[in-house]
Amino acid sequence: MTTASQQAPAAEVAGLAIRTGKGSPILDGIDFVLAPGAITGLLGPSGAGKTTLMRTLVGVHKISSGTVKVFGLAAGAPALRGAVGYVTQAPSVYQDLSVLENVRYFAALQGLPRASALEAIDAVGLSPLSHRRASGLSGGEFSRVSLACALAGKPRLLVLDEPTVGLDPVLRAELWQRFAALAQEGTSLLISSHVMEEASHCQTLLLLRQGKLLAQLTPQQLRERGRSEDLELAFLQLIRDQEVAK
Ligand SMILES: Nc1ncnc2c1ncn2[C@@H]1O[C@H](COP(=O)(O)OP(=O)(O)OP(=O)(O)O)[C@@H](O)[C@H]1O
Repeated sequence: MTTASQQAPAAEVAGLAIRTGKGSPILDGIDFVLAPGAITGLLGPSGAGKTTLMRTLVGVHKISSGTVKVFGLAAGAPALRGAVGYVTQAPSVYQDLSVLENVRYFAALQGLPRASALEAIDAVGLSPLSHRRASGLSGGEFSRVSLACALAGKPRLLVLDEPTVGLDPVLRAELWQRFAALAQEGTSLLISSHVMEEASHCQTLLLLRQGKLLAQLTPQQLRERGRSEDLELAFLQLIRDQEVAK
């Protein structure tokens, strides 16, 4: 049986603005709803406000105005602690600990059993390396340890800041398969990237530019509105069209 909270949107953002006092706001008038159990891509050029928006959703960034709700509760509410996983751009992994020790440590912080660490390591395909020291891992393996740490608590919303940056095409494809499997199991994922090509792996896209949400749409809708099969060209066309419409 599903409860009302399980059916609630993964996130609801209304009228969100973040101002620092100087210059234009970092985020301005952002409104969107994240469907549960879907992969949402957060795309936009460097400095668009992607990290700030993600930090707001996980409740670690103060907002100037508007509301940010996650599973019906104010972002950062104590009751959401186990429900939201966040992987930052810089992997938070201890170099001198093994893969297993790292993930067990994060699991223990949340009061989770050893089995949850093993499951999370398995989910990112690192079981054969579980006793390897993190300092001896490749870049891609290292980022997957960070992902496993976030997965150990089986979060209902997983917020990933540029998880595929610096990875080779094979590893990138492998990670997107893992994200799809998580969404299939009901996890909601918000994944940022500035590589438009990755947008094709997402069900919905949030297109951010200069702190404003240009559009929330599917990859196919972006191709249609941007009049190109190439998502990068389509995004550029969308920007041009909006500049002309101003
Ligand atoms: N605490 C802060 N004070 C002032 N400006 C800030 C602060 N934090 C971020 N900014 C600015 O807000 C803008 C958005 O930053 P943010 O890191 O959210 O962008 P991003 O889209 O994640 O960029 P990238 O893809 O390069 O990581 C940038 O211009 C940044 O310099």
